[in-house]
Amino acid sequence: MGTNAATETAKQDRDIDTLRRFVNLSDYPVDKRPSGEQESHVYWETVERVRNQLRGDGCALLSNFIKSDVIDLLREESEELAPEAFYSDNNVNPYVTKDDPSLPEDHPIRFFQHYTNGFVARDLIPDDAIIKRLYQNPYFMRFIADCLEEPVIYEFSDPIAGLVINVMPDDTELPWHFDTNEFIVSLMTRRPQEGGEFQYCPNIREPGNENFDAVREVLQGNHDRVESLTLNTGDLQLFKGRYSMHRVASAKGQRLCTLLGYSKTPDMMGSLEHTRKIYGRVTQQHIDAENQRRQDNLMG
Ligand SMILES: O=C(O)CCC(=O)C(=O)O
Ligand SMILES: [Fe+2]
Repeated sequence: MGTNAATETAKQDRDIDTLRRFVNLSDYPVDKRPSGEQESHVYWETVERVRNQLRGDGCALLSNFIKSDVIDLLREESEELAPEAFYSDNNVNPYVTKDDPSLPEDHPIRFFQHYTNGFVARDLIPDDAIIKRLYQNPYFMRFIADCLEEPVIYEFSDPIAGLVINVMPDDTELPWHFDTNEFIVSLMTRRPQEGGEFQYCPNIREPGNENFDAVREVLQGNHDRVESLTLNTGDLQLFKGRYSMHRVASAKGQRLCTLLGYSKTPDMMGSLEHTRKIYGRVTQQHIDAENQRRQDNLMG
């Protein structure tokens, strides 16, 4: 075996080891993707279950994704990193864009809410953290891509936003917003004592159609189209957050949720404005990418 092949094999062993140690493989056989002819297989049955949830309302819950014997470790790891969070202390509209005083006062673009949560950025999370090992794991990524019906997904090239811990101190909430990225993978790493539900409006907007009237109604307190989800520590969630406005309800006790950002292209980078607002800093990579604008005619 040549040196490269040996290195590759060692990496595969490490990647499989990560799955065996941390993932509940009996319920989620992430390591068993069949190659070649086999059609009906436990791997694809699992993927199909997730796909059905996503096709329904853009959200899928994978309960007990993390093995029960490492839940405490997962929680402690996030608790230790939580003090590194940056708190933006910003007023932000659902699109994380500037105010437009030419619009009527009740327009969603003019609806500013206070962000009281913080984020631990990717570059502050050690390489051997469970969440980072999972984030970069090619089998895990392959599984997520299959669930999303995407041929391939990439880690964000964004050195700050790719993998973050959302830190919500006692009695805080994360207000209504759309995500920059089309989909997000979340891993609950510390369920709060009470509250902190994930609330979302399935597909309230779509490419080319902001649907401002419906968004305004939700912002004004009409929850007719709002779904609510409670995650336990170790649960994984897949969510299409660019189309479904969402928020995290106020919680009693600290809530820690790790957000694993992947994209369809290898060049995903947050905008300067968004990154500065949410993380308090930008990198040269963010500045260089600023001119690459999106094609979907949606804000944020
Ligand atoms: O913490 C969560 O469950 C979701 C957070 C979120 O929506 C975000 O940070 O964009
Ligand atoms: Fe979000």
